[in-house]
Amino acid sequence: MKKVYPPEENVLDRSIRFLKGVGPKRAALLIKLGVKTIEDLLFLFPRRYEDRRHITPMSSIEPDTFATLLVRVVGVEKRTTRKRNLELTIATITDGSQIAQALWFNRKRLENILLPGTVVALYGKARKSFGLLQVINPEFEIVEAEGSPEEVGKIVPVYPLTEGLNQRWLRLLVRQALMEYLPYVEEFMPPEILARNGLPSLKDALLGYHYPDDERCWKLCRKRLAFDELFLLQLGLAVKKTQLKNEAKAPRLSWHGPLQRDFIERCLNFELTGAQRKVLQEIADDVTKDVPMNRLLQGDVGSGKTVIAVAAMLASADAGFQSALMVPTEVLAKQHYSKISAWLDELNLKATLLTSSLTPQERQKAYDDIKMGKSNIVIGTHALIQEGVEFQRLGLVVIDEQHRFGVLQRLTLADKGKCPHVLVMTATPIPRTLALTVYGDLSVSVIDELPPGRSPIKTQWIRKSRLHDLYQFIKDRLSLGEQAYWVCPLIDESESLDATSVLERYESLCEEFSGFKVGLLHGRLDVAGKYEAYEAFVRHEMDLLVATSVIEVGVDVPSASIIVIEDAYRFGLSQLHQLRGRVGRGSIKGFCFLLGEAPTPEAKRRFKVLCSTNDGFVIAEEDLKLRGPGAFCGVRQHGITDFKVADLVKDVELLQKARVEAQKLVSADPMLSKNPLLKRKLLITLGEALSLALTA
Ligand SMILES: Nc1ncnc2c1ncn2[C@@H]1O[C@H](COP(=O)(O)OP(=O)(O)OP(=O)(O)O)[C@@H](O)[C@H]1O
Repeated sequence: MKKVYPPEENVLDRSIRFLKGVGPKRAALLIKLGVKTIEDLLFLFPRRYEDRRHITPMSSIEPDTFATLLVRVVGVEKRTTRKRNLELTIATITDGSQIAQALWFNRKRLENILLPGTVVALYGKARKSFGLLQVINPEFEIVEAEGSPEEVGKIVPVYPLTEGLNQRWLRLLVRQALMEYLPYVEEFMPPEILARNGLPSLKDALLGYHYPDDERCWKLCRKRLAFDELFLLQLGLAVKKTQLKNEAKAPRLSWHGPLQRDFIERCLNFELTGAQRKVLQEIADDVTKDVPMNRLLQGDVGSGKTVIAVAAMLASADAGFQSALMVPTEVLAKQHYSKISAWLDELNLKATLLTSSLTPQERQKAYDDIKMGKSNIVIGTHALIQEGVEFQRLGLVVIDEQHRFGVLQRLTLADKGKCPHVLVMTATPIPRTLALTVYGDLSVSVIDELPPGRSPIKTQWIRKSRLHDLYQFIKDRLSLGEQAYWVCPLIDESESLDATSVLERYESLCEEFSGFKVGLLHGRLDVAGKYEAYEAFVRHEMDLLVATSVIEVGVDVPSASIIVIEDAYRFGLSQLHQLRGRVGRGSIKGFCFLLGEAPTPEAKRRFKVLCSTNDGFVIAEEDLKLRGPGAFCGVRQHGITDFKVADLVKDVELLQKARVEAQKLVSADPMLSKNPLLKRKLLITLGEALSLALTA
């Protein structure tokens, strides 16, 4: 009999202990699968399905295949195998055409269930033993005279399991939950969104995703459930964005002010590219309003993002505000500092460097300058977000290489000003899908053009047997006054047996390139040592720099034309692209050599992609496909790409639809007050982060 629940109680929040057959032991096992409530169980989705729609006559069963049989039990006996002391239950079965056996190991009391004459449906793997057909450890179901059989003739879900639970029991439990509780599932999606996107109701989608009639039905149900995941996230982001727009007032910066103009016209010895001008205009449109900018600037390696950042920071200075530039490494902070402070000197402005390797006195001086408003632009690593750093008037924050900082860090830095504009720059282009998902609250600008005169970098994969040809090639180029990087994955030999260490390679290259100046740069040098090596290379006091991947981000030496990446298989695709981007940054043609074996098919694929394209966006999409969104730029930590159904690679189109719908809905109903069920669902799904935005 159906239970009746009081209306105020959310029935689906009830513990799974409310279901028949779930005691404390099984409840504890279900928790391991993330299932605590009835709702969790309804949303525990199959990891695959078994197609049992076709009942196979025994006469046409092929050995070693899975089959569904409908049979009558003739008799059952129990045996203990002598060899391994297993308890064996053997049922003799027939489908009317011939006799076969069903075998189970260590299954208690089967003989009490499989009484002679019982009709059962079996599903399992068949084999032939001495000419006799056998089905081993099949799943079975008693086919009762009245009522339809549960799983015969159906596509049957296969759920994730944990030790101590069996598939059939879990399947029956989910079925029980569907039968009893599906009526309580509330539709939270506005009907017009369902209609516009051709989506089924949530009830139908849940039922059909657990027990699809056919593939078409499954696809449709999957589409609804994936849409929900993508839509709720986009909705959350849209709500937050609207709230930011409404509440916080950011400083209005001046565009085309004297400092910015002087910088572009006097300090730069080149014309901005069309793409750079377009992006600057997009930034101008944002920062001249009092709504805080939240913009992601994507541009391939060497596309000229730094110049954009500086021009934007000068717009801040023109309006009397300070700016902060946060970068991921000290070497990069110093590099930017030396470049930017040279420009600022010309403009009579002050840049301040803030990294964790400053002496206490230096740090205090930097803090004072920042607090008193003496520094116009502060450049630093994560030291910038530490306590003690106080800005007098922070107008703009630029964060380089966003995905190395967490979203949290981004917010902390923004907190240092009243409500500064934020520009996030990334050199590893984030695939569209991921950018929309993870940074859905950011507007996106793209620099899709390289400065003129760059020819594409030529990339080649070579084996170590051809090392001497490579040496010769490099020597020829170095003799022309060019420079080269040689990158190894490890610092010393002890770290691994099969990869060449930077120290070992440095020694052999010093010998090989005795007529040239060879330098060494790795992560274990102290910051001063690292920077010294890097500076010497910039000043061309070094021809060949042997380094670990510390040079990966942002290092900018236009006369470097060759990069050799040894044991390249140890690097990820995006990282290889970043490394390759260290060359070909000026008018000299760049060469990249991927040196060594490709021990796995995946490594081979990476090399192939790199050799065939220089387009960072194509590479990033490919990287996402190869590694999945979790590994790609470590976004998993944000926990928002952990979808159960949606797939960021396959569901791009759906994501875009979900985004459009979410934005439309929020602009019509910013607090979701006309959609209380949706609001509740959103708060449950995205939790704390949104509660303030929606309750304010
Ligand atoms: N419009 C331009 N014309 C010519 N050279 C340019 C132009 N814009 C930038 N450059 C030069 O190109 C090089 C790369 O620029 P920049 O360092 O700003 O690129 P980036 O996008 O920050 O690169 P990465 O992501 O690799 O750090 C620099 O030497 C810079 O001075």
